[in-house]
Order: sequence, then structure tokens, then C-alpha cells
Amino acid sequence: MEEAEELNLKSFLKWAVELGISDSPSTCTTQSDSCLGNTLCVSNFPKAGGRGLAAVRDIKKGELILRVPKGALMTSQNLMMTDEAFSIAVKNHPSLCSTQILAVGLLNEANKGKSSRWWPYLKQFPRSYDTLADFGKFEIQALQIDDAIWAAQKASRKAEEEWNEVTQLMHELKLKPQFLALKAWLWASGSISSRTMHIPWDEAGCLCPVGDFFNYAAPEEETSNYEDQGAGKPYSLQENGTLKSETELDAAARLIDAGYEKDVSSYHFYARRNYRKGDQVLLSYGTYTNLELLQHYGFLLTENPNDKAFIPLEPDMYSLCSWDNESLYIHPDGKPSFALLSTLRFWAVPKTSRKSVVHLVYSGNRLSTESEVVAMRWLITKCRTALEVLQTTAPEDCKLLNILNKFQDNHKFPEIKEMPPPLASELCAFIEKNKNVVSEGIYSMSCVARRSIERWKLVILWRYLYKQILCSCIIHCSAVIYYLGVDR
Ligand SMILES: C[S@@+](CC[C@H](N)C(=O)[O-])C[C@H]1O[C@@H](n2cnc3c(N)ncnc32)[C@H](O)[C@@H]1O
Repeated sequence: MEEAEELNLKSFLKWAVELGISDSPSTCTTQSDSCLGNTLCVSNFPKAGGRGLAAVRDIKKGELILRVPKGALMTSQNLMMTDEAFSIAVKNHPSLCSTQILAVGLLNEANKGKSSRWWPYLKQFPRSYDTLADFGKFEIQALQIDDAIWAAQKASRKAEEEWNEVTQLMHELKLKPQFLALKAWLWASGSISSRTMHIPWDEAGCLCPVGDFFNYAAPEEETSNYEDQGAGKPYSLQENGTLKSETELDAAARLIDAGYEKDVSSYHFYARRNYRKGDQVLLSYGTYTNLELLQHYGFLLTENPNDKAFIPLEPDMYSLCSWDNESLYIHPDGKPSFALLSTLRFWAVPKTSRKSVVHLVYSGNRLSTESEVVAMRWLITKCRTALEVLQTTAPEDCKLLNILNKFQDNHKFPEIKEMPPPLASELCAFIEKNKNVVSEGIYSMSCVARRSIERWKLVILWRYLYKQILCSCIIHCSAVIYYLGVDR
């Protein structure tokens, strides 16, 4: 960490102590308790989210590890209570949604600079984000898959519309020109999308100092405990080993990660599993596919148990069963979801016999060898077709990622003419878009160019993982056909 960053972090943690934020084992902390250092410390995890929180001691599953009092949460309510002008201005714009109000509130505080009471906290925010709304035309097209392109276009359109809707309010607040710009709006809405936590009284949620340093792990990954004895039993941070508060007991028993606890007017964070000293302590923000992670948080997981690949179905398939379209997908291991499999099974029997097999379909049974093979063959063909229409193959995506990784080390691209044509044209488009970073074949990497490459890599990784799911589906369906004995 650079010296200036370290100083900023130090003053932020001091500020956090003053507001009563604590990771101390005792619930009745004094002002002098360190904000961090008893249970957690800020650390860097380059391969798992960058800055995050590490365990400074062994932590047991269910332990209360961080408390953030209500007064330290940045909410629209809080911002309005401490800034009358903001409060009055917001009341004149009743059509704005709660997220827009919090985003303007955040910009209003950033606009105040050092005189904002939130300044030490604001300095800890990233300068920009990689959520879908931040994607430009190049990144959107590079997603390749229609659903993803559509989601990114929608996110970026929505951000722009919301920005247009708040401009009058921002002018009334007399924000400086840089805080009125779309770029600033993307920063504020990206901060809210990727850093807020749920609170029961405001849909926009709250910004939670220190609590927003927790990086994400998908909900299913809970079992990798270093010791399993005691796992599942609730523990508390109390020195006498007892759980005093009912809420704490409930939370530990439920093993929720975090939540606002009304009886103590604080946001509480619990360990979702056992951690060893030095481990990164993670939080589950929810169950997300990789596209959703990209959309809301600007990152994705190479191993995401909750990822889903959607492929276009025949129009009549969508209405065959009572499943909603969102449940018709392929799992990361290539298996069709229960809803997709039952739909395909139902569709694969002749129309005249469908009525008599409804109950079998919904109970998850195979209807007949013939119809199972028809369903599996249909899925194989559909996955193949979906892959064939894309501009690059999964191995080509992998190659492009390697090229970009090498480029980040030595600032040189391989000869374009030696590259497969689809990669060459994508690379040319990138160079064209980032013309100002190229001089006589040497690429000087500005901060912007470095971010562009990181964002492009995210996109390539996303489409690669999508293609991998479709390839796994082809393998899975072929294996089913093989075991049914049809191809032997
Ligand atoms: C609530 S913040 C977590 C703290 C953040 N790393 C920071 O420095 O402020 C959420 C952001 O952290 C990053 N992040 C969290 N979990 C991640 C993970 N498992 N892999 C990669 N990035 C992650 C993403 O940029 C995400 O938008």
C-alpha cells in the first residue's frame, strides 16, 4: 500500500472508532476500542477481490465479528438529518426513487470535500467501477451473447435516464461541474450498487463503513472449514462465552452473514464459517449468476456454483409447463435445470400423449428412452448452434486472455497477422478505441488504458465461462444418450 493510502486508511479507522464501529469481542465497547485489530484487519487479496478483511485470530462459525452502529451508516435519512438544504431540495423532487436520492446524497457529500463529515470514509471508495452500466460500446459488443448484450445496454440506458432525472436536483444543490457529469453519476450509482447493505426502512439500503470492506463468496461455499468440530453451533464474541442477546443467538443459529439488528440499533456481521488467522473473511451478498455479479458488482467468479447459462428455446416450449422463463437454464456443470429438463421431456413426447404424462414430468421422471434421447439431442444441437454463431470459440477466448495477461507484463502485442482472424479483429477494435495509448508499436499504459484492459478481460472471461457451460452441456447430454444405450 502506498504511503498516502496507508495514512488515509489510518485516519478512516480512527474516524470509524469515534463512530463506535468495532470488531472487539465485547459488545459493550468503549471509545478507545480499536475499530479493527481485535478480530479483523484490512488486507489485500489480489486474486479474491483486492482490498478485503482478514482474520487476525482464529474465528469460529457464527461469531459476531463486526458491529456498525446506526449513526455510522450512511443512509438518505442520515444525510437529510445533517444537511437541511439537501433535505429541502429532495422534498421538491418526490418522483425520484430512493436509490437516486442516496446517490445524489453521496455526490453532495463528495462535493463538500474535506468539510463533509463522511470525508475519511469517502476517500476509501474506489474511483470507478466495472459494472455493466459502466461498459462502453466495445465492451458491450465483446460480450457476444445476446442476453448479456441486452442486459448491458439496458443497464447503461437506465443509468443515463436516472442521471437525466436527477440533474435538476443536482443543479439546485449547486454541485461543482465534475459532480454533475455522467461519469460522477456512474461512480455514485456504482457505489450504491456494489457497496450498499440491506436495511428494512429504505430500499436504497445503506453504505456501511468497514462493513463494505468484506469481499464476496458465493453462498454455497460454506463447507470449507478448517475444523469441522463445532461447526453449526452458535458462538459469540462475549468473553464469558455466552450469548446474551436473543438477536445474536438467532443470527448465529441462522448463520446469516449480516443484518441490521433493531434491538441494538446496529449492523452486525457474523462469521459464516470457521476461519484461521490470516484467512480472508468473506460475506455472501446473495445468490448471483456471473452476469448478475457483473451487473451489480463489476466482477465474476471463475467457479460460481450459482452461475446459469440461458439458451434460446423453441417459442412453444416457454408455455408448455408452468415454469417461469428464469428457471429454464443450464447449470455450471452442464446439466439442464430441473425446469428445463422437464420442459424438454414434455416437449419431446407427441402432443397427443402429453396429457397423460404431466404428473410424471413434474415428479422428475424420464418419460421414455426415445423422448429422453430426443430431448438430449435437441439440447446438444441447440448448444452447438448457440456456440457456432458466436464470433470466437472458448479456446480462442482463452488465448486472448493469455495475450492480454502477457501484454500487461511486457506492453507488447503479438503480430496481428499471426492471430486467428476473430481475435485479430477484436484486438484491432480495442487498439482503435484506445489509439492514444499507442506510439510506434509500444503501448504506454495510461491509467484509463489499464482499466480498459481489465474490463475487457472481465468480458472475455464472462463469455468464456458461458461457452464452457454450453460445452459441458453437450458432454453431459452425449453421456446420457450413451448410457441409454442408443449410440452403442
Ligand atoms: C463491498 S466491496 C468489497 C470491498 C472492496 N474490495 C473494496 O476494496 O472496497 C465489493 C467490491 O469488491 C470487489 N469484490 C468483492 N468480492 C470479490 C471477489 N470474490 N472477486 C473479485 N472482486 C470482488 C468487487 O469489485 C465488488 O464490487
